[in-house]
Amino acid sequence: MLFHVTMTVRLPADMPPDVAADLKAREKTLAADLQRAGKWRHLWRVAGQYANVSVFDVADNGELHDLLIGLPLFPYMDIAVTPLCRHPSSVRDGDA
Ligand SMILES: O=C(O)CC1=CCC(=O)O1
Repeated sequence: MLFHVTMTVRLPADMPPDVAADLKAREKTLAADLQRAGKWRHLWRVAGQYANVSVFDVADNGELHDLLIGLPLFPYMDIAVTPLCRHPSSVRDGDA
């Protein structure tokens, strides 16, 4: 199943820089692993915002939930999830 996910990062202004840097580094490593595994299909920066638009390819809602709550930045993100399905006019094969 494909899900469109918007993540807006809101780090507390008083978070120590080393703590923020560690969170971001761990987020980057996990995001890379999930992209290589084919679970995190797209990862785009929203221009002008500390936010991303992503597409996840996971088995079901539960897998997406587990994946999202496992992200190091999860406690500091507003997340909006939109389930996707194939558009009847899409010329692409499958769910690519
Ligand atoms: O910077 C972000 O949008 C949050 C994030 C997701 C994956 C990553 O490396 O950072």
